[in-house]
Amino acid sequence: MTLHRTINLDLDSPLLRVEALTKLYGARIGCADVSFDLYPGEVLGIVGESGSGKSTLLSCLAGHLACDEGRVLYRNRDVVTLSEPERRLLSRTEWAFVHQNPRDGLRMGVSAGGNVGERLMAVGARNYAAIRASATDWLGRVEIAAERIDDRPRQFSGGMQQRLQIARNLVTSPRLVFMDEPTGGLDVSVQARLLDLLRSLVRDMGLSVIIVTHDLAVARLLADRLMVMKDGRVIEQGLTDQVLDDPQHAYTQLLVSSVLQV
Ligand SMILES: Nc1ncnc2c1ncn2[C@@H]1O[C@H](COP(=O)(O)OP(=O)(O)OP(=O)(O)O)[C@@H](O)[C@H]1O
Repeated sequence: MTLHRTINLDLDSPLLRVEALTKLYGARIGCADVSFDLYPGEVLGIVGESGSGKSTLLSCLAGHLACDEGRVLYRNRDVVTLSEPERRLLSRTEWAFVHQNPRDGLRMGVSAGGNVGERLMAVGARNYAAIRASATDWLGRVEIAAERIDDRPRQFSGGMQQRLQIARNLVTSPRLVFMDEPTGGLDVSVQARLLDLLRSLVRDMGLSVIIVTHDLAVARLLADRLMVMKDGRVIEQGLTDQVLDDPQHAYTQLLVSSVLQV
């Protein structure tokens, strides 16, 4: 099976098709009957208050959590039925996952350069000089000085750790990036800088992204389309400006107005 970067994408076909996805925790609904298409180069924001099912949905999509019902087709292949080695290969090559907490996405005992280089080695790179050059280049792209390449992530600030996690994830040029509250837990000024960086990387690389956030300002800045979740279900979806400027569902109206009042 070759999942690596040789295939041209059909821009008119969905990269990801999700059909009636359901995940239950016993009797409690994690997410229910979620369906959508994601096209190449699109950024989809999943918003909703705490407990609405955003993380559950993202975990099911990324294969971290087994769903109970439904299908997730990535380039027409059902990823729900992939074997574990196949899913791991996909996660290393075409997919990436940016966690809210950089500690979940970095190896804290490995140098910054090692964190980035390791991903290249995982997809077959063997030339040490080229790997180090690529890691240095990526540190620069996420605004980390080249002289910090041998430092461990724990010597970095929270914002730097998050930028390093982004470099580690993007160095292999994935097609689809899952992001779980990537700016959560950071100071407002650090958040703004990170958002700018993410926005330009997403645009420059033409990435397809599914981003979970409870922050509508983040959604506004990054997402082309939004899905609003409540009690595990999608209650509204559409273009970001449409959903935020003219919300149709009473719950979305409440979400939007509660932000505007702050
Ligand atoms: N491991 C679990 N066991 C049992 N119930 C769970 C588990 N994880 C989530 N849930 C429940 O599933 C529902 C959706 O939770 P989920 O964490 O997906 O929401 P969320 O929108 O991501 O919230 P937050 O923004 O707080 O992370 C909630 O009712 C939650 O209590």
